[in-house]
Amino acid sequence: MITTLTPALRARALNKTYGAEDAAVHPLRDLSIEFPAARFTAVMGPSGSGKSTLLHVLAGLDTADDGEVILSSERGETTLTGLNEKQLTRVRRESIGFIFQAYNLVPAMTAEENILLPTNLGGGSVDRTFYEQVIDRLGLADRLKHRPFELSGGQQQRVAVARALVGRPAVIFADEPTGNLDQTTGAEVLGLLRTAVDEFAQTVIMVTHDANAAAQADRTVLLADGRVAGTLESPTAAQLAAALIEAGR
Ligand SMILES: Nc1ncnc2c1ncn2[C@@H]1O[C@H](COP(=O)(O)OP(=O)(O)OP(=O)(O)O)[C@@H](O)[C@H]1O
Repeated sequence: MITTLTPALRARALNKTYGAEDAAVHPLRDLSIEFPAARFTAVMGPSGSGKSTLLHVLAGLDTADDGEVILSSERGETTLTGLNEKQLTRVRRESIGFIFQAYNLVPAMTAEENILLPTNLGGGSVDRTFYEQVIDRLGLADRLKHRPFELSGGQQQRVAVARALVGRPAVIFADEPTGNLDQTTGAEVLGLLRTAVDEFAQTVIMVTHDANAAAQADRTVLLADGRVAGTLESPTAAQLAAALIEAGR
């Protein structure tokens, strides 16, 4: 059984370097971290501190030079580092949801088809009541037949959020999920991520620059220069803002 004490995801000694010698950049430096199951963790840090790189490596979308990423879910324990592309695709489809800045919607499909795509590909079925709740709270009911090019940036973002949520994957990764949204819709998205954690025991890992958004999470991990600079449990937005300034020094 997966309990909140079990880490949903753990990474050990991740290193990643771009370039060589004087031009070398180290977005991950011997970074080890655990993300508890059924908790909402925010990842913050100065620009260039390695947040997006870490998220991509944890999600199996990018590889580290060395180190290990282990995913634990009801399906068991999987070491992502070491899987081939086909195996990784399967794990991502079954266990991981993505809300990324580039929404990666399929242009030829309607909003509804995009939202249901991961579930359909995985051969699963959607809980209609939950689906309708998500659509309603994201204000997408009258946009379901539209294709991405007929939607605003914010609406495309909401479609990507719905797509990540409806199949109830074990872990949801979100990279600046409120970045393009007005305050009200941003609050709805954060509320849905909380619902995913509180009601459906999903694990959410969210990169954000917004201290108010991070304050909605259970805990915040601070990155600085490719390393974990600290972890704050239930911080306020003011505490986060102060910690960020400190991490940037
Ligand atoms: N494909 C790449 N090639 C070379 N350098 C890269 C590449 N991707 C990222 N980097 C560098 O790695 C470092 C970390 O980048 P990353 O995007 O992970 O930071 P971040 O904390 O998410 O930044 P931001 O808050 O600005 O989005 C940066 O210095 C960046 O320029």
